[in-house]
Amino acid sequence: MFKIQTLNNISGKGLQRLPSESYEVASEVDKPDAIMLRSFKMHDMELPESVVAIGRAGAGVNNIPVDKMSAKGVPVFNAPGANANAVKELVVAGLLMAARNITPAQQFAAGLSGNDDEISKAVESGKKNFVGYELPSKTLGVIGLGAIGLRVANAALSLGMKVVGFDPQISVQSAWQLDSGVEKAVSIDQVFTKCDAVSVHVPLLDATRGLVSAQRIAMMPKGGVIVNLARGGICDDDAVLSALDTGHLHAYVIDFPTSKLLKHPKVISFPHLGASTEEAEENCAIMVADQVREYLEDGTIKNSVNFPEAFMPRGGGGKRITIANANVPNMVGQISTILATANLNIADLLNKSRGDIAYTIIDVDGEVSDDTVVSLKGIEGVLSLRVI
Ligand SMILES: NC(=O)C1=CN([C@@H]2O[C@H](COP(=O)(O)OP(=O)(O)OC[C@H]3O[C@@H](n4cnc5c(N)ncnc54)[C@H](O)[C@@H]3O)[C@@H](O)[C@H]2O)C=CC1
Ligand SMILES: O=C(O)C(=O)COP(=O)(O)O
Repeated sequence: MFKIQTLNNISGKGLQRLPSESYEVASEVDKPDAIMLRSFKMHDMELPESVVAIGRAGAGVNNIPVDKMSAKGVPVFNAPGANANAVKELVVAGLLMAARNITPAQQFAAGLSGNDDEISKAVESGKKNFVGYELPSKTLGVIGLGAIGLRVANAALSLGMKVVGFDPQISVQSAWQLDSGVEKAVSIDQVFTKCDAVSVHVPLLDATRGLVSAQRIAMMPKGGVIVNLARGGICDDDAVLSALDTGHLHAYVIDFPTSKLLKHPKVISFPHLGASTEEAEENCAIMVADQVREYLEDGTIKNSVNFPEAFMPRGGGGKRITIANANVPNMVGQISTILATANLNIADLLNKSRGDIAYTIIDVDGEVSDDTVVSLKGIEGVLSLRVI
């Protein structure tokens, strides 16, 4: 029986992928094998020693101490692209809300009173205060052309906007999917210089913290819009607020409001709603439940943010040993020597690496004794080991 602890609400469609005969899934579990979560902040959490995998039913992993997990040999899985369409749609909504002054206009309409004739008169005289602009007259800058950014860029083009994109590490897959009409900027500064609206779709990292700065906002034409559905911290909120006050910026669309931002009439705040659609929640939960299950049952790795991809079909009737270790020379040599000493024949072996971590799957003909496990764990550099 595998035990999974959930730290957030995970869509039932995903949890159904974990059959109840072999999985116990609950928010309170003693000695869980794996953790599934969404935005729960794990940084201050005491991680049970029993945990061998973390599944983030979403894209961003800044709420998870990934480096700490790597040091323990614990893979962290996420669900790349599974909620990208949901976020893209909310970005489009935000761009339109800003362009057509929808929030103040809606508040004005909702606040009207009187009989129908009076309301009609107030509507016709009041609407001049909410005159907006159309999207094709504007250029959108998209910073980060991953699963979300590329969809935002393509959608904006199809709405008639000009689009400038920037992502020096764009993946081959994203490059294939990006509309050729998206102009490629040579620097982030160029995006701000050229664009009336800028939408950020990068992870929160040291390198992206404060990326939307006072200097860069100043490079934008007057009346600009910033959209941040990525993470709080990527924009310098104080700089944004002062640019809203001077009228240099027209609106700030944010999915991570703070007390300061909430009070400002030109801030369009959402309650971290980007991925909150039934479809996205299901997609993320299914993807991550499948990945965690495959890891628990077979030790295979798909869509981990800290481990290499590793797939080896299971053959024969023996045991599978999986080992995460420091990516240094002679690890496989030491492992095979111990297996040979234990008279265990290696039926199949896969060794993959990513950065500082190497991961080895070994199918052996026969049982693995406790002594062999102790010897393997004793190799300097071994971070974690499982016999499945
Ligand atoms: N509001 C919400 O509910 C959601 C927010 N997000 C946020 O959006 C972020 C992006 O999500 P995805 O597009 O799915 O991730 P992704 O990993 O597919 O794309 C991120 C892209 O950013 C690029 N990038 C990284 N640093 C950069 C930099 N300094 N300048 C330009 N490009 C840079 C990468 O090369 C990559 O192509 C997530 O990390 C998360 O923080 C994601 C999903 C939902
Ligand atoms: O996938 C992401 O990065 C998100 O921000 C979505 O967060 P959530 O799963 O809705 O708590």
